[in-house]
This record gives sequence, C-alpha cells and structure tokens, in this order.
Amino acid sequence: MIALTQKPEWTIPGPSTLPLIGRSLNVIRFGKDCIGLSNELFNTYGKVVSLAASGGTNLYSADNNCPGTILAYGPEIVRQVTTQHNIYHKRPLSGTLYRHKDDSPRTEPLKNYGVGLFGVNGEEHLQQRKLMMPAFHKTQVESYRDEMVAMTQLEIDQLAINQPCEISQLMQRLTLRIATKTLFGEDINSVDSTAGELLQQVLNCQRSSSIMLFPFDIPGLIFHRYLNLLAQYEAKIKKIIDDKRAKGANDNDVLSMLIQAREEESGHPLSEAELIAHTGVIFLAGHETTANALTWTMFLLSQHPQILGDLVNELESVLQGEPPTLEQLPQLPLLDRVIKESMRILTSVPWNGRVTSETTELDGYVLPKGTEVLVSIYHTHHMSEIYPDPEAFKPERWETITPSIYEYNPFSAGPRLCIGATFAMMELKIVLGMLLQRFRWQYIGGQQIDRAGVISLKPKYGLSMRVCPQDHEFNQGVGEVQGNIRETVKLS
Ligand code: HEM
Repeated sequence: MIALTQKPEWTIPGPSTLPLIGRSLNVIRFGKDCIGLSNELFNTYGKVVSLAASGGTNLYSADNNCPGTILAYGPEIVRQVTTQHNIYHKRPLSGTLYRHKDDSPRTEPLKNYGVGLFGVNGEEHLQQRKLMMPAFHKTQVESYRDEMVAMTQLEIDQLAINQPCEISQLMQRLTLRIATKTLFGEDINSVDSTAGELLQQVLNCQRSSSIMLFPFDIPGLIFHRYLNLLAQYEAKIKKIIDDKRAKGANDNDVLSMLIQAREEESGHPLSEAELIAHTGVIFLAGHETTANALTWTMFLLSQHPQILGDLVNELESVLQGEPPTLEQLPQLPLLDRVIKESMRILTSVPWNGRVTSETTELDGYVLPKGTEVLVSIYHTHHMSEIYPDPEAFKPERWETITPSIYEYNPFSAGPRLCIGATFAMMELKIVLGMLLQRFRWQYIGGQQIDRAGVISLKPKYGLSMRVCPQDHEFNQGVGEVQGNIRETVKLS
C-alpha cells in the first residue's frame, strides 16, 4: 500500500517534454489525432500513461495546479473510475475556458453554460440527476418517436437523387432538428433564430483553437463573438421558460418536463440558472454524439455490402417501407447488432474525462489530487482479449458475446451512465431504418477518411455519399478508402 499522506511524486510513465516547447507538443498532437497518439503511448508504456511527463497539461480541467493528464484503458480501470463517484469528478463542458474567466457581467452566461450534470459532483450530482430522470424514462422517450420520424422525413424530402450528399452535415442537421424539437418544442425552420441554432453556433465557436489562444473580450476576436452568442442563447432560453411557465408548462418536451420537476423532500423546482445549464448540456451531449454515431454507421455499412444487404432485407421485410413503430423496433435484431458493433469499433465518445478530487491510486500508480484522468472507451473496445479480431466490423459477434458494462461502454457506466442512452438508441434506429430503406447510399471513392475529435470522434474531412435509388446494388462504392481510418477498421 502506498502512503498517501505526503505530496506524491508523479511516477506515471510517458513521453518527456521537449526543451522550450514543453508539454504543448504532446497536447497539440493529442488534439490532432488522440487515437493515433494514444495507440503509440499505450504500445510503448502500457495501459496507464502520462500525456506529458512533467504534467501541468490542463487539457480538461480549469483548476490551477493541475499536476498532469493520464490516459488509461481496460475494464478494471473503467470500473474503478466510473464507480468511484466521489473520487473521480467531472468538469463543465466549457472546460478550460473557465481558467480565463473574469467577473464582468459579460462572462456571466459562461458560468451557466455547459455546467448542468457535467458541472456537479457527489451528492449534488445524484440529486440533480434524480430530478431529471422523468424526462428520460423509457415511456417519456417513446413519446418522442413521432417527432423523430417527422424530422427525419423532412430531411429525406430535401435530398436530391443521384447527387452527392455530405453525410456528417446531413446527420448534424438532422440530429440538431430532432434535439431542438424534443428539447425545446421548436422546429429549426421557425422565423426566429432558435435556441438550437444558437447553441450550434456557440459550439462552432468553441471548437476554434483561437478561442483558447486569445480568450479576450475584444470586438473582432472569436471569444467576443462567443460571449455575444451565449448571451443571446441565455436570453432565448429565459424567454422560452417564461412562455412555457405562462401557459402551464404542460408541453411534451424535455424543457417542460424539467420546469415541472420538483425535489422529492423540499418540493423545490430547478432554478432558472439550473434549467439553462441542464438544457445546454443535454443538447450538447446529445446531438453531436448521435450525429457521429450515425455517420460512422453509414460509412461502415457502405464498405460491408453483405451486411448492408442483410440489414436492408430485414428492414424491408419488417417495416415494408414505412418508418419503424415502437412495437417494431425490437423486431430488428440485425439493426441492433449493427449499431452495437459500430459504436464498439468507432466509438462516438472515445474518452471519459474525470479529475481526481483527492490523492488516490489507480493500477498501482499514485494520482495526485487534481490529476486529469482520460479513460479510453475506444481502446477498451479494441482489446483482442474481449473482442477477437477487434478491427473487423462483425455485427454477428453480438450473437454470442455478452460483455460486461466495463468491457462495452459507449454510453459509459456507473452513476454517470449517459442519461440519454435510450433516447439515442431509439433515434439511431429510427433514422437508419428510414434512410436505408428509402435510398442506397453509395460511398464516393478516393476520399481521405481520417479520425478527428477528442470529445466526439468524427471523420476529419467529412464523408460524401451519393444518394441513389434503392436498387439493392450494394457492391457499388466499396473500396478506395484512404486515411488513418484503416488503422481502426479492417477494410477491403
Ligand atoms: C450515440 C449517442 C450518445 C453517446 C455515444 C453518448 C455517450 C455519453 C457518454 C460516454 C457520457 C459520459 C458519461 C461519463 O462521464 O461517465 C454521456 C453523458 C451524458 N449524456 Fe450521452 N451519449 C449519447 C447521446 C445522448 C443523448 C441523445 C442525450 C440527451 C438527450 C445525452 C445526454 C447526456 C447527459 C446529460 C450526460 C451526462 C450524464 C451525467 O453526468 O450524469 N446523451 N453520454
């Protein structure tokens, strides 16, 4: 047993920092291709590695004195980190931007945005989550089925036959539309800028690296625009909340459910600031992740014509060209296995981020208080001990395997298991069921498909497919895939 009383030394193995450049190079490389760099690090140093030996990386946490960032994987690590809720804390999605916070009223919206469930820990997290659960119960989620179908149909109707379609953008637009409708009760085609669109613009700003480099509220800089958008978003949400309260908040959207929620003992509702924070996080956590899972599934199917053919047969024989009903969803076992395998091999959320709230021990290493811990769901899903031939896309493996939640966890595990998992699975099945029956989606050869993204994994340069009539010619478009995706998935 290691004594945890003195200030612990950083003993986790990992690459050293370069003179002058320091830890920045490792952090930049991680941002560019987190999977590629972590493959190298895990192969060299083992299942627990330090991103930069001298620490101080501040990749995820805004805390001062961050001693360093570790990357780790494997079921036992997943178990320890996800279940020790009081030791491994989460941080708000606005992340390291907090480091630059000032106290001016302009930065006030930053304190709410991105906080929600990600910004609370311990008992407070459990209480807030309990309050939110009714909006995500199976029966409530099922009531969003018609809206999911309607939004998907609207997007399908706009597609031009025999034309190329950028799949990442299509899926982003579609999941944005579904999220906006089910969360706020709005359609993004309404005259005003919707809350969903504003949030999307906030997210676009946040992705820009210059926001981190120049976090100054000066006109012309992206941080200034970011604060403007956040203020507009906050004003918009306040208005929606007021309108909903005025008419009794009995709509069937998530925000109305949250307005109605009451603490069991005190009977207190969520405050306005909490409502703003929760809706922002639900929106952000739910829409890009689902869009990327859809995009990767379309890509994998396009390169596995036999599986795609079997899947389209299953869909056509059960659904007869119609969108799936709730009763039909369980009658589509291949669709379920395809989605499971797609989220295993190209896991939409590759990392689970945490910060240690006290000095602790993981896999024999001492982690000082404040250590950033990034647990790789991706690498756990690629362990050959659990998934033989891990880089092969084999939906049929799910006929015989039943991995534990710590071995297969695209939605994480423990008290922070994705609250929207049921919502996401239903959305994935409805959207795929409709798109795959209606058209044959043909991969356009010669594209560079590279991995990108740390919070959610996506194709760096997008993914283009031709929208063809459903003629069952599934072999068309197979092959000619370039890029580092070939390290992640076996392709012909
Ligand atoms: C394919 C789609 C999705 C994937 C892969 C996914 C994955 C995840 C993961 C890995 C976590 C982190 C849990 C942790 O920190 O241990 C999470 C949390 C969360 N997700 Fe999802 N998610 C998806 C869709 C959704 C949807 C549709 C919603 C809402 C409608 C949603 C809402 C949330 C929320 C609010 C949390 C925070 C839970 C907490 O901290 O208690 N997610 N999700």
